[in-house]
Amino acid sequence: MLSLGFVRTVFYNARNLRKRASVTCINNFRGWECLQQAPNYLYVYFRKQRLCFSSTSCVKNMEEILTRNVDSLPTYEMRDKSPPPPESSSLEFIQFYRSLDKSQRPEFLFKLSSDFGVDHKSVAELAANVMDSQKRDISTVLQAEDRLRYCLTPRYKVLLNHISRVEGGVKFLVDLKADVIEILASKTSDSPHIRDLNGTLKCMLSEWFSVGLLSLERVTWKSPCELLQKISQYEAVHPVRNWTDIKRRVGPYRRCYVFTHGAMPGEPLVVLHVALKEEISDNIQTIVRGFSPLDAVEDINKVNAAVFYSISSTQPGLQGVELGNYLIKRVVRELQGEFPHLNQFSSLSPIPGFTNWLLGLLNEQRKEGPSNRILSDMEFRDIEEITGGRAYETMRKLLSTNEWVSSGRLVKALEPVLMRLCAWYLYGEKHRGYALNPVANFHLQNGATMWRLNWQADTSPRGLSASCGMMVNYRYFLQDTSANSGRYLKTKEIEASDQIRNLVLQFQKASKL
Ligand SMILES: CC(=O)SCCNC(=O)CCNC(=O)[C@H](O)C(C)(C)COP(=O)(O)OP(=O)(O)OC[C@H]1O[C@@H](n2cnc3c(N)ncnc32)[C@H](O)[C@@H]1OP(=O)(O)O
Repeated sequence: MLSLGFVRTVFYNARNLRKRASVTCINNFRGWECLQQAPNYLYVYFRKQRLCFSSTSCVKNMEEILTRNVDSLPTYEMRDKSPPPPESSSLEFIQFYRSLDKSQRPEFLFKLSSDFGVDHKSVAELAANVMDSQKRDISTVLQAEDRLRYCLTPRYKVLLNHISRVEGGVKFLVDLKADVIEILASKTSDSPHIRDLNGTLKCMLSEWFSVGLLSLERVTWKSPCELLQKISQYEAVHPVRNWTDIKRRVGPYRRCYVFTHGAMPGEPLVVLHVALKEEISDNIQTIVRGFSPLDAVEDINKVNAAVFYSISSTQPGLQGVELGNYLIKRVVRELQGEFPHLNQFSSLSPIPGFTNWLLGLLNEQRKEGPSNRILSDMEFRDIEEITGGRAYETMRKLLSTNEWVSSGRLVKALEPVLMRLCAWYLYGEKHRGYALNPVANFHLQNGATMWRLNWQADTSPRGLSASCGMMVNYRYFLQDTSANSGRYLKTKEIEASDQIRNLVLQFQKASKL
């Protein structure tokens, strides 16, 4: 708890705060007039600026730890010859960081990244040397460029490299990256130094977790119990209810694959669940509820399609390393080896966010009055006649409670409406020009085709609440994925089937978009 004296010091000295030894201003934020207090921290909003303070002892500790453990960047001449710091430095850094309260970590990472990063003065001098060297011979130019390249190495990167070599060090860095992602996503800090730290960590982790260094493992009922337990815990798409559930998901006509890494033994990094079917599934209940006897022998003639029905990354710190994409491509090759005739590969994917997006649209209708962006005149009348209420009001209420599925007439009346709205949500709604829906964006980045929208594909409460029960197949036409991915990433063009395009056209006609 901070003493009243500390609070008084802060308030009455806010103006010349930086000169005061008694408190340390950590970060400036834009914010409203209010006072927040976290353990060891005081957030003061001063002239629309939020100043975050911590008691000096904590800050002193951080500075001592950083000064003692973050070695200076070796000179260019000694870059390959300088002895590594003692392992104790890495262990002390890891231990100190883990001892920090979550609310203290932004400050620590801010200090690490801003005070122990790149020596900007030297960079400027060496950049001038590179410019001067342009008139000289090529070896002089290359030498000057190499010196500059080396000088752009943040000082803390030397420590991070050494940490990666101690036991558990890579896992520590993956978790550190997760903290940095969270700090940036939650806007706890908008420091450019922390963004730079994020980029440095992403480069390091992308190298260490490149597909050549990952091991593909098929999970079966004979796999270690701990691994099966982790698979169940990490399942982020269709929650595993019990051991019987997970036994079915690794049983006949099912495959479960994970990527693992030698530096994080026993830790599945990303998990892919596959159903082997006669044709591409349009319903998830037939996969997670339907199953063969556990001792059934697989009939190869019944395996014509591989349906990816769940893919989950387990390490938030590896976000952006694209493990899911690598795993799907690797599993396709694995299945082609096991079933040479197999040529249909598709996901059966959830559509998180559609229902909420639609409810937002209905709210707009309520405020701006029906501009018929949603219902045709006939649909409007049908819904009012079936429900006995005002169409948009009733739709909003019934969709937010999932009650609409209990009326067969309403389900029939809403099918064309919801199917075309959902097709538009997936194909037309964008975020920075890419698909708004993150799952769509993931598969489209991988080069999949938005292939089929499925009505009543997930009738669980979860499926109804997320996307009014609809699911979508992203089809992997192997010969097209590379070109599709390149086009999507470069021109943001979505590869879609005729079914999807026709539904989008129907939406555009109905909404006069
Ligand atoms: C069969 C299926 O389609 S299941 C549905 C997909 N799985 C899920 O939604 C579970 C939660 N999500 C995850 O586990 C991961 O985000 C994955 C597996 C989808 C992707 O992880 P990675 O392969 O590591 O990819 P990466 O982190 O680089 O993200 C790639 C894209 O995935 C999408 N994505 C990222 N985070 C999420 C998330 N939490 N949920 C869904 N999609 C996400 C984004 O579109 C992202 O693109 P962006 O980085 O340009 O925003």
